[in-house]
Amino acid sequence: MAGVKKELRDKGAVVGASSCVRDRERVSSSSAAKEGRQRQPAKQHDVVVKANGAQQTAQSSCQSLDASLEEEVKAFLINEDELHTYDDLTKVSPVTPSTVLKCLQARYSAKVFYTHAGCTLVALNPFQPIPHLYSLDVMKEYHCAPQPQEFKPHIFIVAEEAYRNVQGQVEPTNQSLVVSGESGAGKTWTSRCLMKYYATIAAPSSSQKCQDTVERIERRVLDSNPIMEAFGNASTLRNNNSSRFGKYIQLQLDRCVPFMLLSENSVVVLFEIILLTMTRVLLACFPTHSAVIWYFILCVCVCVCVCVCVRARIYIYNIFIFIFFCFTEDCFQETKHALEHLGIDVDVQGQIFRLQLKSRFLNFHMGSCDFSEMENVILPRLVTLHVFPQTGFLQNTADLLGVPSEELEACLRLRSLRAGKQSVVLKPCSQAECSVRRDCLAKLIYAHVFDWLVACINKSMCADTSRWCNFIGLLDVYGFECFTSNNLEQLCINYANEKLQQHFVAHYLKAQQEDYVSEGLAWSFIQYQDNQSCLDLIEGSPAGVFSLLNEECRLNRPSDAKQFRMRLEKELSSNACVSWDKFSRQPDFTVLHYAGKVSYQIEGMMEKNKDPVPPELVHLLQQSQDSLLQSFFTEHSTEDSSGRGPSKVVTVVSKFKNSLESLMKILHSTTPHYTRCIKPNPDCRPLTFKKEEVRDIRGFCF
Ligand SMILES: Nc1ncnc2c1ncn2[C@@H]1O[C@H](COP(=O)(O)OP(=O)(O)OP(=O)(O)O)[C@@H](O)[C@H]1O
Repeated sequence: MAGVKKELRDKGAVVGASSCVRDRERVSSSSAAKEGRQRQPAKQHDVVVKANGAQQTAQSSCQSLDASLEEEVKAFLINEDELHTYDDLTKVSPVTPSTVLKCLQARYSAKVFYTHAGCTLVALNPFQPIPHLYSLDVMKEYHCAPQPQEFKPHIFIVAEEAYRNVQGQVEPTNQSLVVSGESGAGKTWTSRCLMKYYATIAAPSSSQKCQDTVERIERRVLDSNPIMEAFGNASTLRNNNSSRFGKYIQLQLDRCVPFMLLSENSVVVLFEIILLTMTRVLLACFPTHSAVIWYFILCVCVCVCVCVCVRARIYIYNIFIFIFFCFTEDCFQETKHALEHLGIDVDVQGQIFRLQLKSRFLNFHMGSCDFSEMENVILPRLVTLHVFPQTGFLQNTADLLGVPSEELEACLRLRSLRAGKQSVVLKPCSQAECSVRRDCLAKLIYAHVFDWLVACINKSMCADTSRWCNFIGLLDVYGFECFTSNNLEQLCINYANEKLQQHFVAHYLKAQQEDYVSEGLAWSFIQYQDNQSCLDLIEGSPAGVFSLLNEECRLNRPSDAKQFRMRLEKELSSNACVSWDKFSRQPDFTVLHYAGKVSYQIEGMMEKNKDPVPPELVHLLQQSQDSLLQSFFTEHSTEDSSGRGPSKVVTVVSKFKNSLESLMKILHSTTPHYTRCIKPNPDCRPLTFKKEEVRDIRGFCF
């Protein structure tokens, strides 16, 4: 910030500061015009920023600026050789998409990957190792510098600033490092880099003993990464190691050793799992879209011959996967070592891998069979789509789960209904219901293993709360998503990004206001547009997409997408952030997010939101011969306390909203630092900058 302030002063603070705000308006208005968006009526806010004397009416300012804009852009871009020297995008003049893009491109070509953008750090992904940029010496340089912000932009400046804020006990003392960006932009990499920095600078001196301590600490902090990535990541079309969960990791400070980060007993990694996109992790039909751990396990199963029988099955089903992924043996070993370091003993490790393997098998089996409704047959029949004989599916799955095959079959095909106080009636499920149950079984197991792992990691590292006083939190969260077809997962992810955007804008304007006050500049209030309307549209109650979805799920009737769309249209028509395409073949609705429009398919949304766990499945797993699997479900209640039936459905959006609210509460109580990672090309090619790709990034401003 100080660097920016200095720059403003050098430029002539009043003009520089106000033009910065004007230019931001210009960028957003021009991009809005490009997209043909209808802008929301601006909301009045108390936060600020405009220097006295530079105040003009918005209209006349816009007109005169637009007239000269093209000339200014041309004049700026003429000095091509200088473009890479812009360390801060707010210094670019004028700030337009083309000038900003050109600067980023010039810097990328010059192998400069970090650039400030006011209080945000922009990180361009080089897609190739740049070891000298992250060496121990560089870390020490930034750590020891009296004014690290005067150095070249770097992720270590962000890390160091947060560290010094804690040392200086600047309120709010706790810090949050928010790392955002689209899939493959480098969020996880950046988070790892930040962790490594803290683990390294925790070294109190260079003595061998201290070095050992640091290495141990570093191991403990960093070991959580391969485990979480192995179990929670999946290979997707955009990133072959994509996180399917958001996490907030707290690195805590020891109360007894003031300002000593990561002293040996104080490292706590708390994972706030925001959303594990189960559907992506589990149910993708193409093998490379499945959780990374499967590959490790499969390779090891085949290579190390865990069990002849199991190996044979894997070999038959996954020969191509094996050939393709056998090189991941190293990754498996890394995960295994990480589990050991976290104190998870070999027996439990075996249980985890077996359980994962079972769940994976279930997936393969389940992906290979379906249910068909036959004439004159009351129950939907199991049919095999690919390789597995019908009986093989059932028996194999039952063996893997350690449950009787007849009971498994009954659970998948029959629903038990209470008739009166005592008696239970078995009702055949429809074909669709059978499929939902099948998927649910695999998801249920996977979700429990994942939660259990997070609990294990936290337990292994968690310090006594009386020992720590402050923390630096690290938020690695998925960026804005817009695919050809979007559903509940994208709605949740984009909702989270809207929340973070609101937090960012409020923080940014507050920081500007504080700058003006500290520099004795006069300012007056301006109106600015925020994204509250969009948030109201999604989270509003009773008229909001989430509330209406929940209401629909509570009605417990077969969902009808067309009907639900009509309901949405009726209830939400007054909100300008939603629009309806009357001609679309599938019922959908379009949300005008801060980062652009996204159309969401309604078909399947209600089912995804219910994410029902049939009580029969839980009962079944409670009887499993596998002790770990069984232990996950012993505490599981399937009925409410009154015994009147299934417990209240906690929907996916309710869980997600609650989780996000807890996260926002933490963020609001901390000093935030933003890093925006950018993927410079869609193919993950080293040192390749595609202007079109970067220009189209949704939510670029955050
Ligand atoms: N600064 C960097 N230097 C070298 N390689 C990088 C850097 N940042 C990212 N990468 C590489 O880019 C790829 C994608 O990065 P990463 O997995 O961190 O993306 P992500 O944003 O976390 O994606 P997702 O949201 O899908 O999990 C990885 O192979 C990583 O090694």
